[in-house]
Amino acid sequence: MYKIILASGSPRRKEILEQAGVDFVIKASNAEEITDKTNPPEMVEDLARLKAEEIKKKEEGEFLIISADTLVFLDGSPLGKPKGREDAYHMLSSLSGRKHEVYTGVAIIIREKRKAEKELVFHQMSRVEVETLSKEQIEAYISSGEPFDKAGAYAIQGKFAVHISGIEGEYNNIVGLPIARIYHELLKEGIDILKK
Ligand SMILES: Cc1cn([C@H]2C[C@H](O)[C@@H](COP(=O)(O)OP(=O)(O)OP(=O)(O)O)O2)c(=O)[nH]c1=O
Repeated sequence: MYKIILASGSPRRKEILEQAGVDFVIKASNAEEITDKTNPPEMVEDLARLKAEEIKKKEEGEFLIISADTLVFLDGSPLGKPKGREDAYHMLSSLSGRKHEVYTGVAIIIREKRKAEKELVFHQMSRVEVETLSKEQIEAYISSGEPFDKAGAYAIQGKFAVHISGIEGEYNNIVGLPIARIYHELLKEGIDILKK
């Protein structure tokens, strides 16, 4: 089996892949996260593709690169990582008492000897319902520091879990890596990433 590379600096993505039992190395991509796409699926797929391709350029030999990009969407507008307290407050108060969508785009590039290079790009959507939050609850959550490296200014796997009224779709897709979807998309290509 060739080298599996997670093209991400996200501790959450690392944790999800580790917990699934996949052997991999990390090569964080610092690709410019800029896209001219406007609809959610194309935005996250384009951004994930940028990250994978930036790592591919530096790779030799055989490999399987996995990258991802997660955005929270409310009323069709993307919420990325908050720029500061003010931005985090605005995001969290707009998510309060409502349902929103979380899209994660995934790009997988496979290079094997004597085979054409293969690129799989897809997206996964989950819905999240947030309870109504008071001003104090939002302020307290922001003071925890948790919002600042998270799309949508929250971590469903962290302190924000207590404010989630319900979810639809894959949980890990919200955290940042739809591992079930990734595993099965690769099985369709005859690749079992759990095989040592
Ligand atoms: C919605 C949500 C996002 N997140 C995190 C996952 C990602 O780390 C981050 C989304 O930002 P991304 O830009 O997708 O990823 P990143 O910059 O953190 O890492 P990289 O680009 O190197 O892969 O938000 C959570 O941890 N929990 C959540 O509930």
